Formats: sequence, C-alpha cells, structure tokens
Amino acid sequence: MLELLSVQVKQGDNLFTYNSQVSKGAFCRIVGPSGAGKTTLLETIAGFNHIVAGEVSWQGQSFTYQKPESRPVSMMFQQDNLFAHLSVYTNIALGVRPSARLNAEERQQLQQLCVQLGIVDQLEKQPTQLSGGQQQRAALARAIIHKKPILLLDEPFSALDKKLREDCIALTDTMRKQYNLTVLMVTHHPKELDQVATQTIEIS
Ligand SMILES: Nc1ncnc2c1ncn2[C@@H]1O[C@H](COP(=O)(O)OP(=O)(O)OP(=O)(O)O)[C@@H](O)[C@H]1O
Repeated sequence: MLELLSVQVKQGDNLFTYNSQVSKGAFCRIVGPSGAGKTTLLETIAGFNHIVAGEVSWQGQSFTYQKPESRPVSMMFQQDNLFAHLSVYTNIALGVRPSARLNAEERQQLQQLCVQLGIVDQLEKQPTQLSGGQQQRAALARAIIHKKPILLLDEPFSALDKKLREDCIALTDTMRKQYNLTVLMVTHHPKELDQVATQTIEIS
C-alpha cells in the first residue's frame, strides 16, 4: 500500500495536506478542480516537493525524505517527456540506467515492451518524428522499464484525441497487470477511466 499520512506541502502561499491510501496494484484515478493540488500530490510522492510534515510510505517503509531517484516511483508528464536530441531507443533505455548502455537481455526486454506498445518500428527515429500518441507510448515504455512499483501519470494522454486516449488507457491497464504496477493517474476525464479504475482519490 502507498500511504500519505498528514503530509503537508507548501506551494507559494498554499499549504496542501494529503491523507490517502492507495492499494498495491490499484489503478487509482485522481480527480478534482483545477488548482486543487493534483499535480502537487504526484510531485510530492515523486520527491520533487519539500515535505513540511507527515509521512509517505510504500509497503510500510517510509520514503518521505528519500531523493527522487531512490523512491519506488517513476513519473510521466503530460508532454515533453523525451529528450529531442536522442533517439527513441536511447530515450527508453535511459529508464534502465543513466548511461543507456544495455546488455543483450535488457535490449530484448526493451524490444518486447515496444512491440506490445506498438512502437518497435520507431526506435531509431528522433522523438519529433513520432506522433503525439507514439511519443507518449515511448514515455510510458521508459517509465515501465524503470521497474519501479509505482507509476505516476499526470494527464499523460490529454493531448491525444478521444479514441487514442482510450487505447492508451487500455494499454496502461494491460501494463499495470502484467508488471504488477500501482498506477496513479491525474485526469480531467474521469469517466474515461471507468473501465479500469479500481480506486478514486478526489482532491478538494
Ligand atoms: N511551484 C509553485 N509555486 C507556487 N505555486 C505553485 C507552484 N506549483 C503549483 N502552485 C500552485 O499550487 C496550486 C495547485 O497546483 P497544482 O498544479 O497541483 O493543481 P492541479 O490540481 O494539478 O491543477 P490543474 O488541474 O489545473 O492542473 C495552484 O494554485 C498553483 O498555482
């Protein structure tokens, strides 16, 4: 379980307090009005915000003060997830390690994941040569190959059209089950997650 106990975070003049529990393996949608603190919640779990008080834990182990790279978490944003000057392959391989140098087994895993995500033919291209949906699937591949148990998604598919969004949500759910991930997804289209969400957090 991912747990936030009286976690307090300051953003400008705002003080946010979070109390939430997300079950291991859940697909948790995060909803609430604009400015309520949805992105702030994900950034806090990922370690990008200073926590003033409270505790964040995973499976009973606190990671409140751990650096982002040591947390059991990977995060994907609405856009600009990929480095434009690197190939799609290298962008994804960076999820394995910062050098992006992979052994044969790791390369095979990457290929296999990209087959599943329908981007295996795009690996030698630059990100700008890909469609928006392909770019986000490449970003999803990098987040998954990172092999962290918690996947944080901040409106990841909102720039895509409705049909593509639905396809990407279904793919994310398949990945959640296959890789035993706990997914937290911020959305402004909560109904689109009706089929996959096992839990909802409403931020007010
Ligand atoms: N770095 C920052 N400095 C100061 N204020 C910030 C900062 N980041 C966010 N805020 C403020 O904190 C509040 C919450 O922002 P946040 O992005 O978490 O909201 P949100 O619920 O994700 O909104 P939206 O649905 O519009 O994306 C907003 O009022 C925002 O202006």
